[in-house]
Amino acid sequence: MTIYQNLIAGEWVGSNATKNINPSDTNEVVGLYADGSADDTKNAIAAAKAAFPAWSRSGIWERHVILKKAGDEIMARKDELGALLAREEGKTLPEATGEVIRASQIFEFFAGEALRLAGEVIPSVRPNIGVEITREALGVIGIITPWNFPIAIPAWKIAPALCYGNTIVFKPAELVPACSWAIVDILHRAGLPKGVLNLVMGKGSVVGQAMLESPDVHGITFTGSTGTGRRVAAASIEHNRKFQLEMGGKNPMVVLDDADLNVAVEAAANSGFFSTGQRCTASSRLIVTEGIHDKFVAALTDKLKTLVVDNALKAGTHIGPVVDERQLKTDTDYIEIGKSEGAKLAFGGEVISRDTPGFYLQPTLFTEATNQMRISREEIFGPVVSVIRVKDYDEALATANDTPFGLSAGIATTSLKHATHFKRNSEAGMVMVNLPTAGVDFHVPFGGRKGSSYGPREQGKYAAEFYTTVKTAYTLA
Ligand SMILES: NC(=O)C1=CN([C@@H]2O[C@H](COP(=O)(O)OP(=O)(O)OC[C@H]3O[C@@H](n4cnc5c(N)ncnc54)[C@H](OP(=O)(O)O)[C@@H]3O)[C@@H](O)[C@H]2O)C=CC1
Ligand SMILES: O=C(O)CCC(=O)C(=O)O
Repeated sequence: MTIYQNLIAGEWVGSNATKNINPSDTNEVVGLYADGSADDTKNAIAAAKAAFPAWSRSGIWERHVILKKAGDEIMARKDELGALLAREEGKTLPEATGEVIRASQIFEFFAGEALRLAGEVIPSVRPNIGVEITREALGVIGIITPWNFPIAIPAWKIAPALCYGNTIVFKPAELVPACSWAIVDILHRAGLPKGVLNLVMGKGSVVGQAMLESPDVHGITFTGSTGTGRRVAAASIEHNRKFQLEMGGKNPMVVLDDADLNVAVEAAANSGFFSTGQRCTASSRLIVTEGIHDKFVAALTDKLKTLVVDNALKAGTHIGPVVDERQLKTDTDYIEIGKSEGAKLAFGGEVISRDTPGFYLQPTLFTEATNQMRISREEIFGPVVSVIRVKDYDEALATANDTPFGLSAGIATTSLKHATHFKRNSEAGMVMVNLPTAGVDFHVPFGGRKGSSYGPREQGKYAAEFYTTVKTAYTLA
């Protein structure tokens, strides 16, 4: 089998490899991907540092053309890359193809942003002095990505980093290197100069750690667990480095008595169970007022009975497998915790087998949960959702906000008053009304509050805040 190698200083290198296994069919090896070392990482950082002066001063048209070419090729290969993504991560084919399209759109968006770079010229408070405010590239950006969005998250970190003139050392999650390799290959062939984008696949404890320890990495953008996020933060403070963290969520979805039942059930099923619940924006707390509670639980349970859990590549599959054995164990451990805490298992809860050996778990719904239970407080990151019964809107809002996290939050209601109040008072970075808590646009800010996020927002034009540093220049006329 060919080894898909790391890209360091414009050369494909590496002979040690790890197997990329398909979670829908563990007999299938998706490919062999390089297992980078700390030395590879140091070489990649040195290459990115050397490439920075020229790339940060490169013309915006060159950046536009490369980003546009990448976006076009990703879109042209959406079916092939969608299948690759579904094979390595376990999202269903339609979900995976949708994610590839999203990655293409992100490259298109930042191709456009490259042509819209601008500063400000304003008068000084002193006579005969002009003031210019410009944004400059930060330097070498370390990109560390998780396994749950193998192409969209790399895209939304790589595209702005390049757009604003930074160079990159990119470490994808070891579980899903294939889509990352594919977009790096596409950008390399699109004409990026040597060393501007370096790919070091390998273990977080080796490659990621070497990035954290380097004084030559000027910014780190990270998506993943809270624990690793804290390590990124501590190491970055040590090096006086800018950092941006997107971590977990325990996103609430409030369902009020006046909700349209169909809208509420569709939004809850999508939020909690699609993409196998493996989204940081997934809703795992359904906070439901008394008047609609029983009807809602019955209708959601009926909906869950119709959802097909199977091989991600099979037509008709609604929920693919859990990403790997370790995450499956986390999910089933939490199911046991939920039972022992006294929540009622209303649906699912079983690991199931299918024609191909994979990590298949039934969508699992707990009812009679309280907001103090561990299943309601800790991120599970699987298709496991609890319903919390509340008296009225005020209690629903208080329960929704009673969490260490603050990424997204949703409400299902036909009341303009409650929708408006919830938008204003929800302690989350993203609020959805009559929509799933997950599945966001690619051109607007993404991020949260409290334990979910740290640093400037990702995506859209707000991305400039992280990937650039502001300079104020004064000139005597
Ligand atoms: N907010 C989100 O979008 C996500 C949240 N999670 C949460 O995290 C839990 C665990 O997932 P997991 O994949 O283990 O998350 P991690 O935080 O371990 O992984 C995220 C990324 O960080 C890397 N990493 C791991 N250790 C280090 C380190 N010491 N220094 C630098 N980088 C490192 C990983 O490498 P590698 O894995 O390749 O070794 C991966 O690329 C999930 O169950 C879920 O709760 C997970 C994914 C996404
Ligand atoms: O909900 C989305 O569209 C994005 C979710 C996400 O970025 C994540 O789970 O890490």
